[in-house]
Amino acid sequence: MNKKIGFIGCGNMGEAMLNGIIDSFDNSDKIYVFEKNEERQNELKKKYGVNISSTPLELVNSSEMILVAVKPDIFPLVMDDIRSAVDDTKVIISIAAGVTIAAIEKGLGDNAKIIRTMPNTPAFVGSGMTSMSPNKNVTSEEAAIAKQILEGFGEVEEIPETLIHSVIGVSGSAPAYVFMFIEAMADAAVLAGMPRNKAYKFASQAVMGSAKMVLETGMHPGALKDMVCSPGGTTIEAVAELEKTGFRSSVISGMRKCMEKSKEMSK
Ligand SMILES: NC(=O)C1=CN([C@@H]2O[C@H](COP(=O)(O)OP(=O)(O)OC[C@H]3O[C@@H](n4cnc5c(N)ncnc54)[C@H](OP(=O)(O)O)[C@@H]3O)[C@@H](O)[C@H]2O)C=CC1
Ligand SMILES: O=C(O)[C@@H]1CCC=N1
Repeated sequence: MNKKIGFIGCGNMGEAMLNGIIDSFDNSDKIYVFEKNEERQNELKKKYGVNISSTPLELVNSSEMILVAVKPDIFPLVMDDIRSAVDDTKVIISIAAGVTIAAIEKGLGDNAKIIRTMPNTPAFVGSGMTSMSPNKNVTSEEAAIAKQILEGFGEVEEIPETLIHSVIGVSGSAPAYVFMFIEAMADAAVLAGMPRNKAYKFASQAVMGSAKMVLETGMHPGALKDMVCSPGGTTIEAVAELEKTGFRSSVISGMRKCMEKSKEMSK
């Protein structure tokens, strides 16, 4: 990758992407970071060897592809800061929930090249899932370069912007519920006497292996579930109890709340 990439804001999600991306670069000289907090900037410089920009404007002047990874309420302030430096040589990649392409075009101008994305924190270990939706000004070459950058930390799918709420529910926010599931499984194993560190390993490997089976076999998750349920065995006992306590409807209700919030934030 020979493009210069800038990160405006590098908190939980920004660092997950930076950590995932850093190996796909020949050297960290091509990566620029602007963070509000000086201590945080120094920490990132020390940890990743990236360049530190002193203002968002300076960062945009130094970079070609700019990832904006600040919270949605800070996004308008950042747009005010960088507007004068955004021209047709810059591509702005937003990861902010609830900030629409239309809102960014309004903030940066109708000609701005914008890609709205939704990554997730497993980017930190190179196993992210990211959606991307370019606006009308982004060329297919620029979209391909952006995709290559995002693939530095996992899988990428181009989607129409209208699907962003589903993406937030099913992958952007999803690691939180998967971590809760792992935590609950480990608690149950501890309850039955397993040491906690072992319980996290067994639970996490079971989740990872199951996900891999769905992805690699292409089989329906229900059919894979059936393969685990020996007649009259242990698994069907757990499945019956989980159905009784509304496991699936609980997941669907939780995700519905998540997607409703995403829609509300987009207004
Ligand atoms: N966390 C996640 O799993 C995901 C988050 N996102 C999106 O990513 C964005 C960031 O979220 P997240 O990483 O969780 O939040 P964080 O608060 O962890 O990160 C935001 C960072 O931006 C810094 N910051 C604040 N103001 C500015 C500014 N004016 N210029 C530069 N940096 C600034 C913050 O510093 P300080 O803390 O000092 O204010 C912080 O370090 C959000 O828009 C969110 O919707 C998208 C997908 C997944
Ligand atoms: O909780 C949030 O709003 C962000 C967006 C997706 C994941 N975290």
